[in-house]
Amino acid sequence: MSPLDGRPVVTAAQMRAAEQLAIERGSSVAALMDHVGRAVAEVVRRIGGGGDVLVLCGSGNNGGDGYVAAAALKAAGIAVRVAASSPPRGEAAIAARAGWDGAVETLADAAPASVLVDALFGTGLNRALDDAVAAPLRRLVEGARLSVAVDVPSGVQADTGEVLGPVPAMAVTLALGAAKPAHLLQPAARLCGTVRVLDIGVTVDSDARVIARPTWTRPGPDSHKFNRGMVAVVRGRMAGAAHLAATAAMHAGAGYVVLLGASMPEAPYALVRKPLTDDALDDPRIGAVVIGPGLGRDEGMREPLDQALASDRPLVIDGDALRLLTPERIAARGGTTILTPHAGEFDALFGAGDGSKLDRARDAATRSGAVVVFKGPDTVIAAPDGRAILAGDANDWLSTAGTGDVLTGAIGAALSSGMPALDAAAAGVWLHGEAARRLGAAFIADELAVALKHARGML
Ligand SMILES: NC(=O)C1=CN([C@@H]2O[C@H](COP(=O)(O)OP(=O)(O)OC[C@H]3O[C@@H](n4cnc5c(N)ncnc54)[C@H](OP(=O)(O)O)[C@@H]3O)[C@@H](O)[C@H]2O)[C@@H](O)CC1
Ligand SMILES: [K+]
Repeated sequence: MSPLDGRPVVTAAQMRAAEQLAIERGSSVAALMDHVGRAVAEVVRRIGGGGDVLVLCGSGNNGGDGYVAAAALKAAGIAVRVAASSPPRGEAAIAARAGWDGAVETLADAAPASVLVDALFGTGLNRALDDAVAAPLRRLVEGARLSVAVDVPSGVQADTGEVLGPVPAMAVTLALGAAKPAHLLQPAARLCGTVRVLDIGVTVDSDARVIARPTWTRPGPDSHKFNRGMVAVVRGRMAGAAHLAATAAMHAGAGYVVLLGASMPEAPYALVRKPLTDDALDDPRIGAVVIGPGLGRDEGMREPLDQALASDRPLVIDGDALRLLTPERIAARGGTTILTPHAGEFDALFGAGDGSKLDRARDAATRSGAVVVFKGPDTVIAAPDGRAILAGDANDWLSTAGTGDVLTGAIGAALSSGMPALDAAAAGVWLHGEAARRLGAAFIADELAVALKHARGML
């Protein structure tokens, strides 16, 4: 059982393909199910505190895992009961059911136990839970001291993170073999509780991963202000937003931050202020140009945006600037570009779509040729080559003005340090999330920008 950080994220189809490969190499569905069920039982035994257990089993292989787990718990001396939504159907699940020598209660009649194991539906869920399942599931989860979902909470669509019906929140979810998008994407992720990956003896790989603590070198004896990273932030109509991004870049560890479009010195004096002259972005030491926070959407702001797009410097584009662009225009730019849209900006730029957030972010990255940070309560970072990084579990208190500007600045700092664009975007998202986690509640964006330094200090 291990934390999600850095682990592959796979769809149901990818998981089935990995399972198939394991079978071709000599394993079988029954063997995998046996492995899974025993591993689930071991975790439940460890975290269940010796309490009695009720295992809910569905008709598919998720239910099969449940029967094996129940038998293993019973063999370990735990008081365990089983209730099923309907009889098992597949060969392996039928065999697993046969391995359970106790009674099988109906969901409607089952009494709660102190530990509930939800093995009703996993990656095979194909429609919303009906009332005959949803109502007892809720009752039994509410009546339990601890609820543990096998693979995903039943009612959650594993690939998209959609929640099909009124699904109760679980305390723990044991992701089998690898994380699925639903463990990171909202609204499903919120229902998973603590997610841990359970090794099931199947090798999985994916071009999508869970965000992990970044590798971001500390200054050394050879460091100076320019080689630590120089960030140029373009100021627009709302000076405060660009100021927040610049402050964030400084506290994320950039060596030199210049605010372009301002000339009067004012605190903080470490922030260099210069006018946005025609050659302001020509300085080859600039490692990242940040444009968009508080830029303004009026025609007058097209000029600085054109200047930024025309420069060959790596670019981070956020906020208002995203409203003045098209994916084709960004793709035509060529050089390194990172876009940081929230849902509204994303829809305006790429169009509203009905795919999963992961699919939409990937599609946007392909179309724009940019790394796309599709931010929100869950954040998907996608690169044009198909790689993706998912970050879930954001602090809800981030939903306040200016925190997006802080993220843009943090990404700018990472990019200016010379990291590849996807890594820089992930490093900024990680730093931002960690700073928010440390601040707790009711913080403001100014504090978040400063708190980046504490998160940076951990690296
Ligand atoms: N991959 C691996 O390596 C391994 C995977 N394993 C496990 O297999 C799981 C996937 O198993 P799975 O494909 O059998 O699907 P699963 O989620 O059990 O449900 C499908 C059944 O439910 C039904 N059904 C669907 N929705 C419904 C609804 N709303 N309400 C009512 N019924 C509904 C549907 O039947 P239908 O009615 O559509 O004919 C079908 O019978 C995976 O999550 C993991 O736990 C391990 O055992 C071994 C290693
Ligand atoms: K489940």
